Amino acid sequence: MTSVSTLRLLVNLMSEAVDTIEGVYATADTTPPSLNTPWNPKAPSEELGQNPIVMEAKTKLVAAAAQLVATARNPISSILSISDGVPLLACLRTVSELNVVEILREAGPQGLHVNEIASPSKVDPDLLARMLRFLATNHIFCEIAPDVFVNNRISSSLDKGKPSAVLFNKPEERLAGTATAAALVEMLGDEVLKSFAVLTEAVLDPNGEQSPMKRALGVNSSESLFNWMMRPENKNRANRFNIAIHGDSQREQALGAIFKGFDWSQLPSGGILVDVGCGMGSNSLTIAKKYPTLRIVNQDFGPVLQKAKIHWQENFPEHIEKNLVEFQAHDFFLPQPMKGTDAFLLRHITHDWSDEKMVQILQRLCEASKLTTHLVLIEHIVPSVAEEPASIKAIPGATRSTAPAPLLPNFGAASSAIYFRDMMMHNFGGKERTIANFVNVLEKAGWKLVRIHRIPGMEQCHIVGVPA
Ligand SMILES: C[S@@+](CC[C@H](N)C(=O)[O-])C[C@H]1O[C@@H](n2cnc3c(N)ncnc32)[C@H](O)[C@@H]1O
Repeated sequence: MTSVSTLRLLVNLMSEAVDTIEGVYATADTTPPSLNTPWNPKAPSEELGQNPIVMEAKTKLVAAAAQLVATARNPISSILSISDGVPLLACLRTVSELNVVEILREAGPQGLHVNEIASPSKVDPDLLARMLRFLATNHIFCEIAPDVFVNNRISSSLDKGKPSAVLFNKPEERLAGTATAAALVEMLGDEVLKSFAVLTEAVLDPNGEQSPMKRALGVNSSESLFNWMMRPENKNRANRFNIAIHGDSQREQALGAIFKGFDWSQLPSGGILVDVGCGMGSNSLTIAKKYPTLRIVNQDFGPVLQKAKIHWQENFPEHIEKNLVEFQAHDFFLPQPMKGTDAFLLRHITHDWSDEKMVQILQRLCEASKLTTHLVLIEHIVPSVAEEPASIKAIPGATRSTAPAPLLPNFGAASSAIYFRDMMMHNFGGKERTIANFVNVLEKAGWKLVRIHRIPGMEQCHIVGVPA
């Protein structure tokens, strides 16, 4: 196959995907969202973006467009363009900390000159304009006249939803209560970016500290990053981390993702669900609201539980009043105090840890289980590009669709986020796992992986185990 015919095949795939998207929108008598207008997740055109047919077509479109660029571009340009990601992320964190998105929201569609955007923070307007221009060139913000910027669909997704004056007056509370990606972007542009800068040094020094994040932030090898984050001097980092994680789970909750996998109704009425490493406890809260006879035990470190309690008091006080929820300080490496519970939920816990540590965590749960206990892990699964062996394919829910040629079987750039996450978790000392990894680690900890639920439109899965 010549590269010209590959280009044509890719364009054809894109054309088919656009036909599909336009067809769905035409049937609903609306048009796909514009890049140039602020993001409104509740607008019908955005809601239609969650339609499975549209999502599948968008995946093909993104995969084909990225492969088209990689095929057409000079290889040196392709290699060098990768480094754009580093300053882009640093610029994005900076503009988020300077509350630029909120200032521009208040300015409206006529936009604002950079001198006025820089005025509340008194930063150098010339440098800010250069950063915004770099972002605008990458479709984040628009420059509608020289040095005059407005929000677009992508930049406005970072809106913290508060008046800019409030954000500047109480900088320490800027991120509190925000559900957009701002906390996540600020964390990515800080701890995560710094960690990637020393990834190579960590790999090339097998006898030294293996976690790039511990190296970058000067964390002692013997201390876990979670414990380090709980030190008083890291209070702001810890707050930001919790808000970022919470925002991530709120976006999932908006899609009802927790109910699209494991069937929580199979837990007995009055049964006990333990949310291990619960964070704000938002996952168990969502489940308890739908199944209010369930007794919930939220486990985490004490300071995190204080925030979880507030979250429950604000969002589901009835369950607290009925004594149906408990907040239990517990280190999940120690013997599990909740014996014979009906289900253990661990969302985004095991990916923080190495295989060895994950075995220890799951062993503690297995020791405390009864025969009917369900283990539900909510994690991303790293797709293997090669065909899975028959033993893996035999697990209900294990198989997934692969992309049509000439696309990469795993949909290439459209699935890149999961491989980014895997690298990010490596920085942290953890990993995202393939199905074979999950089977292996569960087995070592005394569990059998019995089912995988793939959540439509989401990268993450519910991985269900029972005592082996
Ligand atoms: C990535 S967050 C996930 C939070 C929550 N499950 C969610 O989905 O939003 C990981 C959580 O594990 C908790 N954690 C870390 N180490 C722990 C330990 N040894 N024992 C109990 N909780 C721990 C952290 O405090 C944090 O809340």
